[in-house]
Amino acid sequence: MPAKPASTTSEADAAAGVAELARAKINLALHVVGQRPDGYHLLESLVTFADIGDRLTFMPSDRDRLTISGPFSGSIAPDASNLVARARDGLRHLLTKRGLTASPAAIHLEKNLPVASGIGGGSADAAATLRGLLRLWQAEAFAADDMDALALSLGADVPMCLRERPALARGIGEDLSPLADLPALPLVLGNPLRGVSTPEVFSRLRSKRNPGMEAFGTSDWITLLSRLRNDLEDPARELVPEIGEISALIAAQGARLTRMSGSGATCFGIFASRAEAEQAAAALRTLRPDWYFQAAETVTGSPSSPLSKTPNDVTEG
Ligand SMILES: C[C@](O)(CO)[C@H](O)COP(=O)(O)OP(=O)(O)OC[C@H]1O[C@@H](n2ccc(N)nc2=O)[C@H](O)[C@@H]1O
Ligand SMILES: Nc1ncnc2c1ncn2[C@@H]1O[C@H](COP(=O)(O)OP(=O)(O)OP(=O)(O)O)[C@@H](O)[C@H]1O
Repeated sequence: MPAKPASTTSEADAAAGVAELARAKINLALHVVGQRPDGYHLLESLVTFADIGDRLTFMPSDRDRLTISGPFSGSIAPDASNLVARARDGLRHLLTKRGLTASPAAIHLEKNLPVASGIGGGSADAAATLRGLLRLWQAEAFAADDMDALALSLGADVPMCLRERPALARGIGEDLSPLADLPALPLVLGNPLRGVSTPEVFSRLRSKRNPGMEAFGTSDWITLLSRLRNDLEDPARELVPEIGEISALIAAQGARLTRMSGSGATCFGIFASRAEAEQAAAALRTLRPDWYFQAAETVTGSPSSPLSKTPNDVTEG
């Protein structure tokens, strides 16, 4: 049985295919505050999402297909291990158990984000696949309650990537409190194009029980952020010493604050304006053409902001 009966605009959209932006995730701060018996670490992390990312399209097809293009397509395979395929298969399993149809789909992934770089590319792709296929299969209303559990089964970052809104993440990253007040932050992202293994960075942590985040006001986010940390930065620097250099290069362009995101190696710098961030990224690309530098701006938490209306629902004609 199809997931939605009447002929509607969304049905027409679904037949034509849908598109999703898988936004880069930025850990503005990441405190490791404990460890669960299963080895996963307990975190307190301020996360937000950029207006740049991977792009995915979903079309009805005679059989499942996954194709990949884009600057970083060479770093991942379009096979069953890809988080896009794992998200598709997990969602189909959930829907078919309920007697719903989850017909074959041709998915195309434009891989714009460096892989294994601490900005959650794979997690964002998995989340975008869940959102996109729910729309293609017109099953949003049927699966909403189960999406968080499915997302978490794909990775600790996937529930936050499903929402793509600023949040304080606790637990292993799945316990999310929205941060409606976080403003749009102009950024430069920089990566030395050396992949980092997340488990390896966690395993090099010297202390697994570090101070959490104090209660914070929201008047001056730069001051607040400057008091916070990324506890994974020191262990990541042991693996990729270029992190220090990237951070220093971004700071030298006038960033108000620089830090590493996630398990690295991507570092971000917060700039006063989008124009300054663009200028800095261009200068950095000239200095180090072999590294990745990208200007971006983060989304806001407010549903009435223009950014929150545009993100995920471009429909392809
Ligand atoms: C570092 C962060 O990116 C911060 O947002 C995330 O915590 C990692 O999220 P992710 O890549 O979606 O993580 P998963 O794919 O679930 O886990 C990869 C590996 O990272 C380690 N891991 C991850 C999350 C967490 N809270 N504690 C951990 O120790 C575990 O060794 C795990 O096997
Ligand atoms: N679609 C995908 N995009 C990127 N990586 C993928 C994808 N599918 C599977 N992977 C695998 O997932 C691993 C982590 O890649 P990803 O780019 O998500 O890391 P990350 O940016 O460090 O994530 P995080 O910030 O969540 O730790 C890589 O080793 C990669 O081989």
